[in-house]
Amino acid sequence: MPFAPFSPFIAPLSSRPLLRLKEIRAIEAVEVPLADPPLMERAGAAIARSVIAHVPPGGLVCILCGPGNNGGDGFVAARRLLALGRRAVVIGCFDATRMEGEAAAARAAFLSAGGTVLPGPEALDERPAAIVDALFGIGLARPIGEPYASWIEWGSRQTAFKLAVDVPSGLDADTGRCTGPCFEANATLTFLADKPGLHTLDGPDRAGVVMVDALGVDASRHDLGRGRLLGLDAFAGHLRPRRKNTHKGSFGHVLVVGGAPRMSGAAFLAGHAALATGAGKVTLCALDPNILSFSPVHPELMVGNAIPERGVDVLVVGPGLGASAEARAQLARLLPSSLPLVLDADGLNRLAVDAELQESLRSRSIPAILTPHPMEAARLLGTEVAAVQRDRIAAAQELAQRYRAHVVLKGCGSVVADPDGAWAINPTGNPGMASAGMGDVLSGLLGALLAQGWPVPLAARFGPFLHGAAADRLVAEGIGPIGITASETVSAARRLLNEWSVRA
Ligand SMILES: NC(=O)C1=CN([C@@H]2O[C@H](COP(=O)(O)OP(=O)(O)OC[C@H]3O[C@@H](n4cnc5c(N)ncnc54)[C@H](O)[C@@H]3O)[C@@H](O)[C@H]2O)[C@@H](O)CC1
Ligand SMILES: [K+]
Repeated sequence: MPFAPFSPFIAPLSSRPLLRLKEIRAIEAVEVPLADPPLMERAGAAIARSVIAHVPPGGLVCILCGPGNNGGDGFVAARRLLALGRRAVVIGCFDATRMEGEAAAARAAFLSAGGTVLPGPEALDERPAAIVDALFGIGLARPIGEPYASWIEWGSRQTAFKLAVDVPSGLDADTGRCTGPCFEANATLTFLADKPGLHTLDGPDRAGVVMVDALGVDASRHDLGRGRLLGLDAFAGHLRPRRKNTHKGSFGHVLVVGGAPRMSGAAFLAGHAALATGAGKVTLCALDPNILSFSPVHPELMVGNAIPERGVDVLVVGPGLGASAEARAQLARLLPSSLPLVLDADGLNRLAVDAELQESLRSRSIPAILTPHPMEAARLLGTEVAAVQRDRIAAAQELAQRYRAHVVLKGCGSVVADPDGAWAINPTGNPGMASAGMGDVLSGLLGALLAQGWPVPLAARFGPFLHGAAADRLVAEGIGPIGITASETVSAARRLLNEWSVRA
């Protein structure tokens, strides 16, 4: 059994733009004709540098080259590696007469430099130390067939350093979807700017560590679109140490509404998460008439069956709310309120089937935060889960516009979308979060941020960022990903929040 040391925990520090295909293509259209040296030359040099940094001299580098410019990048890298005294071969069996422009020139230059192109992995007579996947990048136009499919499968299986060029072949750079065979890399070196598909859905499993090389292009001179990959720097302005001269009223009063019979745990989890991440006071209004009047585990939570007449600052509605007429009545009463609102779970399911509630959500003076998982998102959009997952960013944006709300579409690479069209992907979190109660914790945490005065769009981003980072911290400590519980993420989130707030 290989020894897997626990890695130290470092949350992603810097946020950066995420560009979809149309924005990348627009940059290429302007920059490719201007660039000297050409961008493909720069890309090849960057790949060669990355390989050299990861592979000891003497190891064979096997570069899988496709028929387009992604393959061209691979040929340049192969030529440069040879020039640097490294051992590199290309695998590529396409008809060279059909290669065009720069890619064809890159292939010719590699051959002139004495390079070898093999027709398939079976022609190798030793195990490569590195595989570079330069088959398809952002020009992938259809599911991948033979021989490339077999090469991808073979390359992904190797115990070598596996580097994907721009995008793992087979992965959709916009959506993170694999429609067929897809390379599984340890690292992806992506060019010009980062791409959303590397960070959501299948992207994180396929891309490994993502490194961005701008190829010397100042992308900020172009339209960068409205997407960001979240990093801690995005929140620095709000992560401050607390002033000494404060009282519990300074940090807001969160009301959690939910906890129908047999579902009170969800409301307790949300309430505890809100308290532990800084809300001044938390009251649970449970629909279960037999709920205990206090929680023996968390006696600081105020528990009852009534909504307080006054003094509440933030509403968290939905954890364990159920589908009863009373649940509907609570929603009808609370949605029009002018308080910041987080709506989750049964609150969303009820909303999905009730046009009147939808209208009152849309008309709110402060847009709510909705936190659907893909199934809830599908209900809200009147579609199938598969349609949501086909393009998570588009689905989150459509929800945000349709419901005039900030949307956190949960899942691998949670997508946050605002009603004005801005969006972000959260890079934190791990499969340990695929367990019961995590959604309730996120709702409570969002409630706490709102109660402490975070602006709604920023809270919608920091909530999933903090929650995912808490789970990542647990994994780094050797707790998880298997078996992380929602309650454990609450304590880890509290520790991180305090660390980050002191340092800021
Ligand atoms: N335009 C440029 O000058 C630059 C391009 N760059 C690289 O070029 C890539 C984009 O190049 P391209 O637009 O040529 O696209 P790709 O090289 O990603 O793929 C396009 C080629 O693959 C074929 N193809 C697409 N899907 C296929 C499939 N499923 N099965 C078989 N063949 C398929 C197309 O017919 C075309 O020949 C980027 O990902 C990046 O790696 C970088 O070098 C930066 C500069
Ligand atoms: K690739």
